Amino acid sequence: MMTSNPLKTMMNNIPVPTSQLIEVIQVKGMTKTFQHESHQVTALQDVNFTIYQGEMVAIMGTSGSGKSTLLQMIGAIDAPTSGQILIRGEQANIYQEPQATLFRRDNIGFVFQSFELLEDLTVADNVAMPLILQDMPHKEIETRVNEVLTQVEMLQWRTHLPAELSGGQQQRVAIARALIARPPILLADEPTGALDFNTTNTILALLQTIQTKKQQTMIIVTHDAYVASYADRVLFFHDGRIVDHYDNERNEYDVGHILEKFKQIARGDV
Ligand SMILES: Nc1ncnc2c1ncn2[C@@H]1O[C@H](COP(=O)(O)OP(=O)(O)OP(=O)(O)O)[C@@H](O)[C@H]1O
Repeated sequence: MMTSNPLKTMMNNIPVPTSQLIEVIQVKGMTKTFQHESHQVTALQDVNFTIYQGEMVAIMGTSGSGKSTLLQMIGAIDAPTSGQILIRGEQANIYQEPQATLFRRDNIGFVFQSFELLEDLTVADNVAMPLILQDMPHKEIETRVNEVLTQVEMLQWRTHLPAELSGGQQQRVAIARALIARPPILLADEPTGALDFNTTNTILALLQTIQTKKQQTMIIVTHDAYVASYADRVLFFHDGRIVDHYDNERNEYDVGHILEKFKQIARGDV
């Protein structure tokens, strides 16, 4: 699957000058080490990249290459050992609670492989939760919930419980919850990992629609070359470093190219 780069098509297929691109995520010289009992593990080492508004970027890498650690740093759940992450120009990872929670709420929506819906709450209440925690007026919450459930085509399920939904429907609800506070960044960790091929396609199509219609910036961590082929850019990680990248602007690629590169990296040919 070949996708068009929003940086190319943002303005009626006229390439947007680099000076007009908005830097949403800047990762500069980021290193993260963990202290194990007897030794130190370097989970990320001198990682540098910039992601622009409206881009969908896939992060691929073998197990233990640092993908989850990267999402935790960008999601301001944990702080790098050295280096910087700027979110819309503002330094992330410098806040203690409760400011850290507010920073996450204002900037990041999370989507997980296992959906992570609250099973005792209806679809509407699950989606509303981030706004309830913000003390937003009830009427406004209802309007926003209806709007975002319409966007993910789940409005008619608003009074149902998660257990009454299929996996794909649960992930749609989780995407709605991630977007309801209108965060500039959506972080998705293996969002289709629990879904079959057809449902994977519908979820990827939904993410792509959101990306294009809303200029939503998103990062998708995945092991799946097919999922990565939807992205405008693929960053390949190995042993905590970016060892290669595919970029529609630089080299056209498809699922076969991504799979081949991933296999090379897994074999250690980097
Ligand atoms: N909280 C932690 N404490 C200690 N070591 C950690 C911690 N989190 C990650 N690591 C280590 O950092 C390295 C990178 O782990 P990470 O979970 O980021 O990899 P990953 O690419 O997400 O792997 P997977 O695809 O298996 O989820 C691993 O060696 C891991 O053991």
